[in-house]
Amino acid sequence: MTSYQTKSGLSVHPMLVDFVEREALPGLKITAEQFWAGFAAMLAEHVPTNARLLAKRDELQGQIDDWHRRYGPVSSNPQGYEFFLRDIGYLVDEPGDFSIETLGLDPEISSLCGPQLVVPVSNARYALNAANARWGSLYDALYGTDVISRDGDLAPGQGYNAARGAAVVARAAQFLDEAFPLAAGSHKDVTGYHVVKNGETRMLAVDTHAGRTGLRDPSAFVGYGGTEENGEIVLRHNGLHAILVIAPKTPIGAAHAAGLSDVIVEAALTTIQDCEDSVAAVDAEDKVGVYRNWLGLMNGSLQDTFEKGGKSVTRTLKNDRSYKDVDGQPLTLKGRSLLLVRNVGHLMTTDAVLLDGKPVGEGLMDAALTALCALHDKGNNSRTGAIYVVKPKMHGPEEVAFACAIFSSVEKFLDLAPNTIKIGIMDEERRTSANLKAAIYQARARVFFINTGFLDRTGDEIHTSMEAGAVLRKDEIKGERWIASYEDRNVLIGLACGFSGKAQIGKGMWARPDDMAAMMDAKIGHPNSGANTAWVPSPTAATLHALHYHQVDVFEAQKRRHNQPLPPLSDLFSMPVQVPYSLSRDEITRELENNAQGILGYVVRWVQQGVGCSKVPDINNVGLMEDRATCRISSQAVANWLRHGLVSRDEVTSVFERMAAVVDAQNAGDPIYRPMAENYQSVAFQAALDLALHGADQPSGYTEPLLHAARRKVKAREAGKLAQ
Ligand SMILES: CC(=O)SCCNC(=O)CCNC(=O)[C@H](O)C(C)(C)COP(=O)(O)OP(=O)(O)OC[C@H]1O[C@@H](n2cnc3c(N)ncnc32)[C@H](O)[C@@H]1OP(=O)(O)O
Ligand SMILES: O=CC(=O)O
Ligand SMILES: [Mg+2]
Repeated sequence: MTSYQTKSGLSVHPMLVDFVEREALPGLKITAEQFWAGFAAMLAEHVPTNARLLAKRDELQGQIDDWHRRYGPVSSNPQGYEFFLRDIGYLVDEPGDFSIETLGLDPEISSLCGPQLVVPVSNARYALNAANARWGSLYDALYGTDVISRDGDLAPGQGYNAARGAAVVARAAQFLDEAFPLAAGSHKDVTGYHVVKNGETRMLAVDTHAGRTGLRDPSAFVGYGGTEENGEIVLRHNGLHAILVIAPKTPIGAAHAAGLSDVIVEAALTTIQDCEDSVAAVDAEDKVGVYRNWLGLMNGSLQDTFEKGGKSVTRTLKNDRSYKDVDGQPLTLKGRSLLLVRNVGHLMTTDAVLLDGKPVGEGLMDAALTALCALHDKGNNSRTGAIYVVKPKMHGPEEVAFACAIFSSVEKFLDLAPNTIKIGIMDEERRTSANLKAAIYQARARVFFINTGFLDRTGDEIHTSMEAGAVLRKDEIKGERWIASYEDRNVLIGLACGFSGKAQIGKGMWARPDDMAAMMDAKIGHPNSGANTAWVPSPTAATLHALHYHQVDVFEAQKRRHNQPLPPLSDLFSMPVQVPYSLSRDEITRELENNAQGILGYVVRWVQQGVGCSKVPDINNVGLMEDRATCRISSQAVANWLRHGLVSRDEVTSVFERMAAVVDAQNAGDPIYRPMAENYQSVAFQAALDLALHGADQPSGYTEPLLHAARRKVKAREAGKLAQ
């Protein structure tokens, strides 16, 4: 039994008390009494509203289910459906035209465009790596991925492959030619880069076989470091920097006529340190682990020591980069990505804190604790003193208003100016997409982004229309009109609400972390569509995706889109369902196997090891980033087919049993993995199966309730064993 401590009438888990009083509060002007009193008052104010909003979700879902049972799919009566949604209050009246009013945003949010990295904050090694991913080696990113072909002579092999290296250098030169063209000739023919005096100022002189030249746009040269002839040359294009590293004595530099040993590009401008979809945090102990890492990122103390390549490595946060500008004056470039923190949504509760003996909203605790930790940022993260909270899975404007009300309360008891806490509105539930303008209006004084592309959005789409009919296979859903409409509406509404030059319009995750060539083909579509940023799964992906923001001037793209017509709501509600369904038995089984494999592969690591985001091979052996959102899609898809009789419970169970053996084989190299095929009663296997069999009954189709319960069971057993 946990011996909770009483704090201002709350029962607080001792681990959380210790963390707050011994780690988070020291160094701040806030006393423990002040904090607990403010936190208790905030909970008392908001817990009832939280419960009311969740009840409203269920009520609306029940009404939508009834409508479908009565009338079938939306296509049977699109106008009637929209009328019905308005009637039940799912669709609300739109406000008149307005512009967002958010003040005090950092340039990485308002005026710079580039990749947004996401990382589970619970993993210190990755979280630090992500914070440091502001800068990435283009040579490494190209050499290590399939952006450079791995065929024939270019295959990476054991040691350094000089042919592959040459292809990397050529591809980097191509990037330089596109972003920083020379007045004459090509970067591939350069024999020397020289910083030369030009009166009182300096310029970049470039020697090629054909003679001396310079940059076509000389102002793209903005600084230099090291010695003038052997060091770093800083260039800037579309607001993003790239650094030429001239180091002729290194093996790579020695092979280049100009000694160019790398091109370092400004990559992850912003990083979301995630407490949500990619994290498994189910109790006070886990939550404190998450908050402790976030605190360490905010006060700069986080470090992690681990084994890599047979060596012990200690990773810390990088410092700013120091250079001289063209006038010889100091030029400082931020060394780290601007860090944002994703809180959990409004659904889950936590027993880390009890109010009147009952667990409180986990999102309420996240708001208070992540803001408290962020008070330790002394300008190293946000230069403007802003705290950036990304808020997921909100259903419509009233839930956005609720998040803002929570943040107001936190600001009051932490003595922060109103609207210090900015909100990123994730457009990942259908009720938000359908009421986006009204949702933004509720947050107009603190919104710093809206974004799309979410896997959760597809999960919600399936769940909302669960009674409408059988859905398409999950990859087919992506090609449908409702998704295009969701994407377009988000950008166009954002532009109409004045986001351009003020706040981010973002796009979603690239979920195939090893397929970088395909990402390079696909993700240029994001800046082209007018998005300032888009999510990437790794620092390498950030480095590569950064090139797209050199190729596309996002603000120009936004101008082009500004007055385009908004796709109608009927498009947004046009998700097709098929009655009767036209797939063959084999196709159905294969899709079921694919979903089962993804669910099992993800869930087993979540439940057994507390890993919230994993790379899991799909049925074609392509490594997919799996997190709670992808798991939501897969489980809702199976639940939907079960509901409509395409598959039976027995079939689902036997496919899950079969795929358990496949997943076990995939994890054979993991010494702490416990096979599922040996024990179908294991907590992990049962949790995975439950997600499918009981998916239709889960709140909004979320995976959290079942995952949390299963992980807690495993933790309790492990604690029991240790205690014996
Ligand atoms: C639907 C949504 O909610 S999307 C948002 C949630 N998803 C995410 O946050 C995805 C984050 N990405 C990840 O967690 C990982 O990239 C995974 C799980 C997809 C793949 O992880 P792994 O299999 O360990 O990747 P892989 O072995 O290829 O690479 C590991 C290396 O890359 C680094 N790395 C990988 N992803 C990240 C990341 N997101 N941030 C920082 N570093 C990362 C690791 O630090 C490690 O390098 P190191 O040895 O120097 O520490
Ligand atoms: O949170 C991200 C998603 O894709 O869902
Ligand atoms: Mg999500």
